[in-house]
Amino acid sequence: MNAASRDEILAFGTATSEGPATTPGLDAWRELPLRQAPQWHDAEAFEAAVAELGQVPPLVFAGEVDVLRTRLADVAAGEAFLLTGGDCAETFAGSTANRISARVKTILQMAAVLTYGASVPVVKMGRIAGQFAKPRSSDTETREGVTLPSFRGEIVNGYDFTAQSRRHDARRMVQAYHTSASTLNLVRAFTQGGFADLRSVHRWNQGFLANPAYARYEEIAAEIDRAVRFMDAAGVDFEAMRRTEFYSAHEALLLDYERALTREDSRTGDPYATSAHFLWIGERTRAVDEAHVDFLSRVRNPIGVKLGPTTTAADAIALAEKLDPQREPGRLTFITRMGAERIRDVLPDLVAGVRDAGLSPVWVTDPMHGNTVTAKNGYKTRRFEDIMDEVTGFFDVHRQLGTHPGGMHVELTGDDVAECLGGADVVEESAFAEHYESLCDPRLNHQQSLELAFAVTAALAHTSRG
Ligand SMILES: O=C[C@H](O)[C@H](O)COP(=O)(O)O
Ligand SMILES: C=C(OP(=O)(O)O)C(=O)O
Ligand SMILES: [Mn+2]
Repeated sequence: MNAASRDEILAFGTATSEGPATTPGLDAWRELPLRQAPQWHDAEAFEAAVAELGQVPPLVFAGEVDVLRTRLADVAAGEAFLLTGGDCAETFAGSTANRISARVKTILQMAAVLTYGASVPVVKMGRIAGQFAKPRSSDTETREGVTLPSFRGEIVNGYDFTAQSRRHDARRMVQAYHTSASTLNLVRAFTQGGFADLRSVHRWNQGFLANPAYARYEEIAAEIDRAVRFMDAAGVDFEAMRRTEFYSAHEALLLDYERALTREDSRTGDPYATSAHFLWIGERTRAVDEAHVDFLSRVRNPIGVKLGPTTTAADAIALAEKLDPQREPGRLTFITRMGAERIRDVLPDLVAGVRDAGLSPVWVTDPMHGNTVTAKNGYKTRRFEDIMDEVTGFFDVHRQLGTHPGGMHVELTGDDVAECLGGADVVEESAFAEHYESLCDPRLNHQQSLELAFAVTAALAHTSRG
């Protein structure tokens, strides 16, 4: 899309209804099976929280959401790559300036590597500013004979293992909104205020050059610098490079929260979820005739659906019919999370079936969620080599079918944690006790994230050059 049409969309897409959207059908989900729902313990507090969220300003604007849809249409058409990264579960205490900036920097570095190395535009998106709700395999957790409700993300309950903290407290939804607002404010400042300027590529490298991933990054950064100096000398106007588009995304698990933050666009009257630009439906809540799919079918945002290894082509086609009946370019993203062991067996039929039905969704790989294992010392972890292997499988399958491997969705942090095993600067189980910080799934640390970006760049460059 050219700059003028982006500005045109944004100029007209900045006002939304004051209260929650009243479009008919937005509450149909309430009559349908609803999985993974909290059991709020205080009905009055729940009503008050929902009423408050119904009146707060939107976090994102309809126009921005529409621009993202056009960006994703480019991805679906094979002309861009979508990079999504961030925490499995954000936390209130972890939403500090330093930590947010480290995560954003990591995504910007990965994007710079991809853009430069594969000569492909990268749509940048964070699991950020709203990724607070977690689906769980079990409703309860038992420690030393004591059983309590599972931790479901800080928008629902606390991580501390006490009855008080594990109670489902609806007031947390309001706190999640405010934390999302301050996080997004910082992300916008970073990405619009000059910090994301490609002329700052060196400044994003916060690590030690001794690590191979950092050293390689420095090499790329030096090349980008040289290219930028050349263009500067040749008189190119760099104003556009000072800013970058950066989109927010989270799993739309908590429908009470999403419904309360739905607003009508002043231009068209269409309902938009204003909690984030992009929302996805998780593997555990993607049944086509259930609540989550119904609600998300009724908002205009681009929607993702996680697809695990049991998904058939018929399942995916039914989801597409419900979520994207108009077959609108950029509306629908399928995020496959098959596991390294299975991806080469199950992905080909799925992708071929969807392609043969005439559909062109964005195809994204999530190489994290099918590769979770329990380490010998009990921590939930993932092996870096399995993550790499699933990514390679994803590219291989799409290359064989002639479809576009459109993006990657990973759990990462900008910090030097030890949660996933392996990588060039090998992380071992013994580091978990001191350096495992995630409250839910294990994330790639900063170095592992860069290493992955280099591997994907090589695969993408190979794919785009045929
Ligand atoms: O991203 C989240 C996890 O994969 C999901 O919450 C399931 O985790 P669990 O099996 O530990 O409940
Ligand atoms: C829960 C998640 O994924 P999935 O729905 O694929 O299991 C997640 O992305 O954190
Ligand atoms: Mn996760």
